[in-house]
Amino acid sequence: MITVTGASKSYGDFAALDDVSLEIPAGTLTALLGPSGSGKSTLLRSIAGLERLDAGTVVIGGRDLTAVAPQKRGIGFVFQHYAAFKHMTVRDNVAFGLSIRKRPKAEIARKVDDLLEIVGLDGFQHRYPAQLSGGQRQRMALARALAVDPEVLLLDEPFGALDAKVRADLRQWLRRLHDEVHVTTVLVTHDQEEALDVADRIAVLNKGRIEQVGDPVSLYDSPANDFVMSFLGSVATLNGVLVRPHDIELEREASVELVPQGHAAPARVRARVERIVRLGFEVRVDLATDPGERFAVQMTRSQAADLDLRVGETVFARASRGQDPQLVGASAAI
Ligand SMILES: Nc1ncnc2c1ncn2[C@@H]1O[C@H](COP(=O)(O)OP(=O)(O)OP(=O)(O)O)[C@@H](O)[C@H]1O
Repeated sequence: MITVTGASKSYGDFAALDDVSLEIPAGTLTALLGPSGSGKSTLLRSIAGLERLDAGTVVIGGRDLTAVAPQKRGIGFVFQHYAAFKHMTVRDNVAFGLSIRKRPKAEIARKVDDLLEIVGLDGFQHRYPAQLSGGQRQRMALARALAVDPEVLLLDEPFGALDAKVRADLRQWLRRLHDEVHVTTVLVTHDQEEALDVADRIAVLNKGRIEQVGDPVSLYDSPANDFVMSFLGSVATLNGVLVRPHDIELEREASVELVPQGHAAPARVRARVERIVRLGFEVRVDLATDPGERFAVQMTRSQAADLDLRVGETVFARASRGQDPQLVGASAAI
């Protein structure tokens, strides 16, 4: 378990971290997610001891490490641009931490072989870093960080410099690696898809503070506020309320619905179909209201086929779930 309590860090009069408290359970893969400048790296570097906090504590596995040097914290760290030793082979790079700890040669050889297999680089041990792809280099960096059996693995946008396809592959790979190795891992990312895809838990940061912590499903389905909702996926504004594009239903007619006494009828918004876009198996319908408010609705191809919408026609949109408690109450009562 990593426990950060009351962490604050300022650069001049700018507060990069403002009284942040966070618990990271042992064995989890936790993502620190937020826009650029929200303080993710500062928090990660503070856990690593690479940044000195103005106030607050960092406790890992029950030990208060706030004043302990980075190399004595039992952490492995991987940066976006990993600085490999260029003159050393992949094997020697991975073995580095074990060699300087003077571990027996046979133990080093066995461990490095195991790690290279885990990260999918067996067969590459005699290459030099310049002879690896960007993705392979980052995997080597992970193997090197894991070699010394860290209590905690800290990853700062480790796939940030790679192209989208390689990134997507590597995050699947990281998830599988984590399921195999189980080391408590903290991943900094500004990519909500990456966080939702790999993490057990996500802490959303904004302006040096934590907005919400939770598992991906609860954050996506029950965001604590508009910032978290917008940051975790696309949103539409319907009658001034934020709604996910696939949580909006379209109807041809403004149907009359049974509403329990004392509840207002759920709001429907009249809108014109501006554009219908096929995105693989999904369909996005772009709409505009009379006052000129634009929003998009996402649906499956079969829903779109059932509706058989035409550009230019008028439809009625309403939130189908979640965002309007009166609406939820009404549908539950029917
Ligand atoms: N050494 C420094 N000196 C001055 N300001 C700094 C320093 N390090 C970070 N900052 C500022 O602190 C804020 C938080 O930086 P941090 O790197 O933690 O953000 P981040 O969320 O990781 O962003 P990014 O995704 O862009 O890396 C930023 O506004 C940054 O400019």
